[in-house]
Amino acid sequence: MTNTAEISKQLLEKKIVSFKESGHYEFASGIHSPIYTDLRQTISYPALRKQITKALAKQIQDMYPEVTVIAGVATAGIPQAALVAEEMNLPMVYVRSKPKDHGKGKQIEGVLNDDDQVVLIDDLLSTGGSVLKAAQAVTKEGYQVAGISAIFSYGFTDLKKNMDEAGFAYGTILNYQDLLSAAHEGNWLSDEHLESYKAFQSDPWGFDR
Ligand SMILES: O=P(O)(O)OC[C@H]1O[C@H](OP(=O)(O)OP(=O)(O)O)[C@H](O)[C@@H]1O
Ligand SMILES: O=C(O)c1cc(=O)[nH]c(=O)[nH]1
Repeated sequence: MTNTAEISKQLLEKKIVSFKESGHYEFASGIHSPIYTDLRQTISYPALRKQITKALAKQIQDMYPEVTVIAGVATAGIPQAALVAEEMNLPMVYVRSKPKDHGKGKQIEGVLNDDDQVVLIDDLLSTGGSVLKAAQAVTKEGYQVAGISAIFSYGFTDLKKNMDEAGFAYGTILNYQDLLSAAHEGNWLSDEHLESYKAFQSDPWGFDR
């Protein structure tokens, strides 16, 4: 089994990925979804988080060899970024969703230098709205973004469109297709349900129940 197939299996076994047979989960973007991937839970499993950290570090080395700083996107991206920064022996910062309204009023916490090449890490990309806000906060302060890395994405058309428009490179270690296949093979999803979860990817805004 490949490392990423093993990670998908673990996410299913540990119910980090959950399927809702009635009603929906609400995403940050407002999308109603029959599936929720709670990658915040991965930090509670040392062996799993190590596999994820190594896969993210490899992706970053392959895609963005110029990286000098790892940036976590608040909040779920922060522990993932800390683990990767430690693994790659790189400095780390994190980006708040908005500037702090007291203290020093900062949105980016930690130290950035003029010639830094920042790689942003979020746990998950849906529409990309959260990570793009963070990436734009970095560029607005005059720093370079080398790219974006995350554990998982649903592969929505909106994500590609939003990233292409903003001009940032991005990658994930797991994709929705592979996750659904693993769920189907492991009997977490029946044939009948598999089709509706595939349809959700093609038209996420159209899903409602
Ligand atoms: O690509 P998007 O459409 O923006 O959705 C993905 C974002 O949503 C989740 O964060 P959430 O807003 O739930 O906050 P948290 O990180 O503080 O848990 C997740 O951690 C991503 O940051
Ligand atoms: O889009 C989101 O808000 C979202 C989806 C998901 O599956 N998991 C998560 O943490 N956030």
